[in-house]
Amino acid sequence: MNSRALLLYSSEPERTSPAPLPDLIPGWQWSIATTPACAHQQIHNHNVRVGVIHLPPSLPVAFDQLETLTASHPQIEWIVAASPDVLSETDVGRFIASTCFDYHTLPADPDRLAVTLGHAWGRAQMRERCRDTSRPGQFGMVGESAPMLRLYGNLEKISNSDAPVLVQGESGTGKELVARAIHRHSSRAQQPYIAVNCGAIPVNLIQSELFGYEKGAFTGANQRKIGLIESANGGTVFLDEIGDLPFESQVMLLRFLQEHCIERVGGHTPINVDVRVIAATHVNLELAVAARSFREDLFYRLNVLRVTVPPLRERLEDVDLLADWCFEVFASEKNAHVQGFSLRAKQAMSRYGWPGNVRELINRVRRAMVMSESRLITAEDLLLDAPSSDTPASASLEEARDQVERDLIEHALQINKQNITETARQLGLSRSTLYRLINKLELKQ
Ligand SMILES: Nc1ncnc2c1ncn2[C@@H]1O[C@H](COP(=O)(O)OP(=O)(O)OP(=O)(O)O)[C@@H](O)[C@H]1O
Repeated sequence: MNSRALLLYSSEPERTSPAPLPDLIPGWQWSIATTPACAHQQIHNHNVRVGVIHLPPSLPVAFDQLETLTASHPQIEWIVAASPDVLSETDVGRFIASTCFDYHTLPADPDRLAVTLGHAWGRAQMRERCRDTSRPGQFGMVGESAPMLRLYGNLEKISNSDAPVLVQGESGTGKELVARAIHRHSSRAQQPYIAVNCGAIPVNLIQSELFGYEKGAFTGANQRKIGLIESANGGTVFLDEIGDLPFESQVMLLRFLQEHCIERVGGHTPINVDVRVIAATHVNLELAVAARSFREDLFYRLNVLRVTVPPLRERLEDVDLLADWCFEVFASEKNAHVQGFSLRAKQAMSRYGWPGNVRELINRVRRAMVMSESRLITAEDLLLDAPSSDTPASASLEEARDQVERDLIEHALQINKQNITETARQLGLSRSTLYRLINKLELKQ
C-alpha cells in the first residue's frame, strides 16, 4: 500500500523520545513533522490524506496553530493520539469534536490504529471523488441532472450559431452564466462580452448608455461617448432583464437587430455594429406582449433561439453537487473548524424548494460556512430546520421567496454593517437590484 500519513509530533525531542507510532503500523509511509509549520511543508511535498496529531502530556497545546493547520488542509482527515489524561481535557475534546475524524488512546494499539487510519484514508478518498464530480462542467455550470444535460445539449448547438438568443428562467437560476457560456463557446469568444442590466439603468439614461452620444447632444455631453452595444463590436452583448427596457428604447433596439446599425444620441450617421445579442428575462415576455408593455416585433426578433434555464426545484438531484462545489469555492471564507455538511443538512437541502434557486443556495451555504459552530454544517445553520414562524405552511411561492430574501438580505446587511455595495457584492446583486428588494421587502436600513 502506498498510503502516506503525516505524524505531527509536537513535543520537544530532547524531552520525550520520538513517538514509535510509524514503526507499529506496517504498510504506511510516514512524513514526520515536529511543528505545524513543518507539517504544512510536508503536506505540500507529499500526497498526504491522513494526519495524526500526537499530543504529549504536560505540554501546552497551540490550538490556534493546529486549527490553522487543519483548516488550511481540508483534504486531510485528522486523528489525535494522546494519553487518557490529555484526551480528558476539555479543550482537547473540543478540538477533536470540532475538527478531527477520530482519536486514538495511547499507548497505541497497533491493530486498532491501523483500522482507524484505513477508515480515515477511505473517507478522504471518498471526499476527493465527490469533489471531482462537483467541478463545474464544460459550460462552467454545476449540474448533472437530466434538465441540465438537456440544457448543455442546447447550448452546444446555440454556441455554433450567430442568431439572437432569449434566455428565460426564474431569478437566480443562472441566466447570466448561460449567456457567458454561449459567448465563450462561440466564434466570438476572443471578442468583448458586455453585460447590461436593463433594469438597473435609470430610464432617462438607457438610450445614451446603450447607443452612446455625440459631443453636444445634450447639456453635459462634453465629449463623444461610445455606447455599450458599440463597445461590444465583434463580440456579444448580454441584455439582462430585457423586460424592464422602456417601451421607447425598445424601438431603437429593434432597429439595431434588424439593420445591424446604431445611431448615437445626437448623431445622424448610422454606424454598422457586428454584435450578437443575448437577452434574458425572468418575466413572461408573451404576457408582457399581450399587456402591451413589450413590443411584439422586438419579441419575435429576440426569440429566435430560446433557452429555458430550469429552476433548482426541478433538478433537486443537483443540490448535493452544488453545495459541495460552493463549499469548495468559498473555503477561504469559512470558519476554521467547519469541514463539510451533516447528513441531515444534505437531506434538508434536497427536500427544500429553493424559490431563490442557485443564488439562494450559494447564499445559504456561505452564511452557514461562516456561522456554523460545529464541524459539520447542520440544517439549522442553513436556516432550513423548520418553516419560519412567519411563513405559514400554505405560503405561496412568492411569499416563501420574499421570506427567504428578507432573511438573507437582513443577515448580509448586518454582516456588512449596512454597507450597500458590500452587501450587494456578497449577494451577487447589483446595487440597484438590492435597493429595489430592500424597498419591496420593506426592510429597515
Ligand atoms: N449551474 C450553476 N452552476 C454554478 N453556479 C451557478 C449555476 N447557476 C447559477 N449559478 C450561480 O448563481 C448565481 C446567480 O446566477 P445568475 O446571476 O446567472 O442568475 P440569473 O438567472 O441571471 O439571475 P437574475 O434573473 O436575478 O439576474 C451566480 O453566482 C451564478 O454564478
